[in-house]
Amino acid sequence: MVQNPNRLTTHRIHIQGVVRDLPLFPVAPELAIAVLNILGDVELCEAAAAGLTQALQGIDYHCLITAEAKSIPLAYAMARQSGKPYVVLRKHYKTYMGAALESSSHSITTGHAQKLYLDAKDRATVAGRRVVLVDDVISTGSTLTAMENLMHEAGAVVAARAAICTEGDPDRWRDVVALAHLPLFPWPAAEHPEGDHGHS
Ligand SMILES: O=P(O)(O)OC[C@H]1O[C@H](OP(=O)(O)OP(=O)(O)O)[C@H](O)[C@@H]1O
Repeated sequence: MVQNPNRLTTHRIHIQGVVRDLPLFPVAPELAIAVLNILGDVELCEAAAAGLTQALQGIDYHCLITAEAKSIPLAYAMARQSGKPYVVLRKHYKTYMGAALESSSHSITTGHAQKLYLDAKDRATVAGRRVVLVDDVISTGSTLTAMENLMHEAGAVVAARAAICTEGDPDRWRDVVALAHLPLFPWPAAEHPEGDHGHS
């Protein structure tokens, strides 16, 4: 890897008074993203959940829907603060999920297709209900679309879409309730870690 000493290595975000410097991570030959990983960050999860719960106050919804894995603590914190139930769409099928519904996504941080499953007990939670889709980051929108497809199939109505951060072209995400926006970062292929132009 060729290091460029002048290249930015982090991107600062402010979420409800909480400041974090996100590491830049290459995800494609000429592209890096600022990686938000809220796992283990109680202060940021609680702050983001408070901001999003407040922003959703005028919306009529029964429950929150998120996709495994990084956004689970966000959905939990929002559920605790709002008093609404939350549902986690899983990425691997387990037999205890029963007659699950299935969809596919291909997120910016994952170099391959991923499944999303809505398990049988959660199908009953969302059927005929208004739901809010929640994610930590919405970037390409692939995960959001997979969540939407599952909700359609389950007979739920998507009342709103919410994320801590949108990413990429802000015009695409005008209807998303978000607390911050992340730019994409040009990143010459020569500066990628050796032999790693993808990720898992
Ligand atoms: O808009 P998209 O391009 O779909 O990207 C956004 C999704 O990608 C990330 O999850 P990831 O797929 O890395 O899964 P993880 O949370 O299980 O690590 C992030 O947490 C979002 O769920």
